[in-house]
Formats: sequence, structure tokens, C-alpha cells
Amino acid sequence: MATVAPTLCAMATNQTPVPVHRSTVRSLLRLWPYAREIRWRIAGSVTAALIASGSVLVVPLVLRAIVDGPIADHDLHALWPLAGVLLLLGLAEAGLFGVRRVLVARPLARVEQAMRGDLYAKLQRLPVSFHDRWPSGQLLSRATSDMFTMRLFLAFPLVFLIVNSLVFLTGTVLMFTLDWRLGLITLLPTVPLVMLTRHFEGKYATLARRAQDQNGDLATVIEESILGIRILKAFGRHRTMAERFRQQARELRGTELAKADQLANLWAVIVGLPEIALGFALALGAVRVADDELTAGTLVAFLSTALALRWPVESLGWLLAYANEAATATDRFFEVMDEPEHADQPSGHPAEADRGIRFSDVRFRYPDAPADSPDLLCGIDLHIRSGETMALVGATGSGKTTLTALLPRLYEATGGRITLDGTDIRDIPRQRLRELVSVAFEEPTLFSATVRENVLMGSPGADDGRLAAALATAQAGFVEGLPAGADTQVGEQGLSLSGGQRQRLALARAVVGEPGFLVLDDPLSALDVHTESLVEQALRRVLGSTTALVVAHRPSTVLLADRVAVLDQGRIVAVGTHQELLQSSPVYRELMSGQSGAPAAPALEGSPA
Ligand SMILES: Nc1ncnc2c1ncn2[C@@H]1O[C@H](COP(=O)(O)OP(=O)(O)OP(=O)(O)O)[C@@H](O)[C@H]1O
Repeated sequence: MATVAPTLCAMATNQTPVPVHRSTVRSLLRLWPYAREIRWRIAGSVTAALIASGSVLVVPLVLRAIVDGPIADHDLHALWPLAGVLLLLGLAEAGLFGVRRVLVARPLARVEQAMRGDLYAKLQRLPVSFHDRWPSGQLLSRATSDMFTMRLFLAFPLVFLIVNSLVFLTGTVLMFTLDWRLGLITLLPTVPLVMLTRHFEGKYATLARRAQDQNGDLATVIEESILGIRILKAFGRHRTMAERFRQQARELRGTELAKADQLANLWAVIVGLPEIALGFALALGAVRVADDELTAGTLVAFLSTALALRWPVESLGWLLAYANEAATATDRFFEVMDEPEHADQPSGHPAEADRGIRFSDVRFRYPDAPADSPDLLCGIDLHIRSGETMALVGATGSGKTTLTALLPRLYEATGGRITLDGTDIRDIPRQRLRELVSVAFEEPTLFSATVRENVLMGSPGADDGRLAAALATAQAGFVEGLPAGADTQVGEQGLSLSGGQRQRLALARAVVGEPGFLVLDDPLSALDVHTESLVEQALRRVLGSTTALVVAHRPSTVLLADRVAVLDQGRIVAVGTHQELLQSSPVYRELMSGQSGAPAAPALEGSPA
């Protein structure tokens, strides 16, 4: 038995991530590693769109030939071949735009799949502390709407930003070739347009980012409302939640309207200025045709070219807007992908010879804990001998769940070391560590899958015999009564099962792999007294062949353990058998008498202690 005097933990500082700002182009360039695989297809798509758009620019030249030739000469026979050329140009344009779409549609779906797969894998690898910080809706919107925005950018705006710029340049050269004076007039609005789009880009990028973040917040509210629907209804809080939803939706609508406002202003200028310039060019052109300085055919060709350039210029507004949205979506995607993962690095400490689980001067604080608050765990020293079951007791909020989460490295200890059979857990590859250490938490999470899949998650290779044994240990006989037995689908988060049933399946999942080390966080809390005692009997057999740490809120759970450790003010203040602690530890006595947030204990006669 050991008793340690509690002392207050030292303060530590909080860390917050620093946001990174990039230009639109730099952000979009980060998509290259994904787009590289289909670069030839994108190039093919650009080429097809370029030829199709180029064919539009040939039309004015054919028109000039028609006006100055067959029409001026009243020669109908010469008209038909030229009309045929116009028809062929139209067909080629339509066909090539179709080819462009075919070239990229499927490969881009693969790119999106790869990016989403990488994001999902990254989310799986990131530590629990990351998931504590990020609302799930923000992650959801990154994996869905942002992904869609990036794919659409690669499919359409990227291609047409390149194609339309080249068409604009070629068309401008053509207009200057036809008549440089008219060309100059038509080109005049370019200068104010360039300045305006630069100004627009900055403003629109801010709004696009805000809208995407608000989308994520909205997704969080919806997700919480659906997952927590029972609580909301039970407490009559659905109206409050609905108001929160409406508020978020209003904010998002406001931002979307502000975006539309910006785009409308830009569009008005982009469409308006060139039209005015074209009006002047038309007036000057008509005067010059009247003065015989220009042929009517050339004027028609010039005006058709200018009109053909309307689409490349007008599309600029929304192409830029879309590029901005894609850039912010890319930033949001890489904000997650850039998050550091904890590497499985060797600690450099020599392996200890002692077996079992050993916590040595282990410290921990949550990353988002207030800077002036003390560490939650501040020097945990505890040895659970090999094959021993140790109960962990402490007042509510004392950090018991947190301490157990350090063992499978769901959180990283901020100081000290934890060893399994003498090996520092940081020296054990994460995958292997989680095979060695099985966990069942107080709040049992089940996935939308069959009972079998949920339980075998704890040991993917296990056969039906092991599954049946684990279900028997957890007294989960109710599974046989389910419509398809172990192959019955349990709903999202197992909502179709009762709390006690879910808890038993989570327990079965923890024991199915016959783990060397077992961590149970109050595993029997949702069971009725009869089932609890049956599970205890079966669990005792499992605990006999493993080294276990069991968080105990109830005296009956303490009975499962060989020894008990008392957690108080961030430290283990006493370790011993139940009887020893009742005599020597005032904190334990207080906890067991139910005066410190823990349930009252009977005398616990007959305890294994
Ligand atoms: N993810 C988190 N981020 C920040 N603080 C947390 C987080 N999880 C828990 N805490 C805080 O850490 C403290 C200890 O929590 P923990 O769940 O470990 O206590 P516990 O002893 O298991 O409590 P209980 O007996 O009620 O289950 C609490 O004050 C809690 O608010």
C-alpha cells in the first residue's frame, strides 16, 4: 500500500494554431499533386475547348467572305459552300465541347475519390485532441462540399480560364488586324476592368471563406440536432436548437447575398463597359465604311469578332469567383491535411524490466484548457502488476477517463512515461499498441453495421467461436433474439439498442481479441443489478488472464479488482486493497461513503481484497 500527499499541479500555457494566408494561385497550385495524374487529360480538355472556341473566331472571317463576295456580287451559287463551312464550324464546336467533357469527367471523379480518401485516412490518424478542437460539421463540409468545389474547378473553370484568356488574346489580335483604330477603342475598357477584378478578388475571397466556414457550422448544428434528437425532445429544447439553426442559416444567407452582390457589381461593369466601347466602334466603323475607308465585310467581320469575345470577357466574373471559392476550399482541405500527427518515435529511454503497466511521473493537460489552470494530471505514479486488475477511483471530473485514454495513446501524455511490460508505449507502433490494449468506454459507440462487424472491430480476424465467447462474457444473449442474430444491422450509433445492450456489445468488442491489456471505463454502469452480477462473474474469468485498469464508479465494480488506486488532484494519492484503503485513506473513505460525487458503497464484505 502507498499513500501520497496531494499537491497542486504546475500551470502550463495553451497553444493555438496560426492561420496561413495564401494567394489564390498559390492555394490552387497545391492541388497539383492530385491533378498531376490526369494532367494529359486536362491538357486534352484544354486543347478541345481551345479548338472549339477558335472555330468561333473563324466564323467572322467566313462572314466577311460572304458579305464581300456572294452577297456583294449577288452570286447565290458561291454562297452555298461558305454556308456549308459555317455549318461544319458549328458542328465541330458542339462535338469538341462534348469531347472535352468526356475527357475529364470520369478521371476527375477518381481525383475527388483519392482526395476524399486521403482526408478520411488523415482524420483517422489524427489524435483525439484534434477532434476535440474541430467541430464535426467543419470536417464534414470539407469532405463533401469543398471536395465538390475543387473537382468542379478542375473540370470547368480551370480549363476555361486558360481557354478564354487565349481566345481573348487571339480575338484581340484579329480585331487589330482587321482595323487597328476600332481595335483600340474596343480594348480601352481592359484597363479599368483589370483594376476592378483585382479589387473584387480580395473581397470575394474573404466572403467565400466566410461562407464555407458558416456552411461547416450549419452542418454541425444539423448533425447535433439529429444525433441528440432524443435529448432535445425530452428536455423540450428543440425550439432553442431550431432558433440556433435559423440564426446560422440567416448568417450564411447574408454572406451568400453579399457574394452575389459583389459578383453582380463586377458583372455589371464587365458587361457594360465593353458594350459602350463596342457602340463607339460601331459608330466609327459605319462612318469609315461610308467614307470608303473600310469594306462592309470587314466591319461585319470586326463586329462578329467583338461579339464572339463577349463570352470570354463576360465569363471572367464567375470564373474568377469560382477560382476563389476553389482556392478557399483547397485551403480548408489542407488545413486538415497539414495538421501534425504524432510520429511513432522512439523515446530513447531504455526498456524497463518490470512487467505490467507502469505510469511514471505522467503529466497531462488538455490543449484547450485555460492557460491559468493547473495540469489535470500532474505526476501519476502507478504500477499495475502483470495479470493484476487495478480499479481506479476518484471524484467526478478528477481525470480517471483521461488517464485511461493515455494508455492507447488517444491523447499524448504531456510529461513522464507509460510502459507496457517495460516498453515505453511511444516505442510501440500505434497499430500494434491498439492491438495490445483493448478499451471499452463508459459511453459505448456502435457504428452503422452488423452486430458481428461492431464486435469484431476489436479483433478483425476472430472466428465465430471467439465472437460467441465474447458475447457470452458480456452477457449479450439478446443478440440471438435480434431479427438476423449477429448479422442484424444496428442503427446509427446503435440507437436502435438500449443503453445496456450497447454497453454489453462494447464490452464484447473489448474482450473479443483476448487482449494482453484491458482498459474498462465503468463498463457496467448501464446494466440492471441482475445482468451486472452475471457480467461480473464472466468478466472475472477474462480479468484473470489479462492486466487491467478498470475505472470504477460503483462499489460492485471495485469488487472486480485486486487492488484500488485513488486519484485526487491530479495524483495517485493511495494504492491498496479495498480493506486497506478503507482504514488508511480518508479520501477513499469519503469516496466510498458517497460524499464526494461517487456513489455510496456498502461495506463490500467478501471483496477479493
Ligand atoms: N476533451 C476535453 N477537452 C478539455 N477538457 C476535458 C476534455 N475531456 C475532459 N475534460 C475535462 O477534464 C476533466 C477530467 O475529465 P474526465 O472525464 O477524465 O474525468 P473523470 O474522472 O473520468 O469524470 P467522471 O467520473 O465524471 O467520468 C474534467 O474537468 C473535464 O471537464
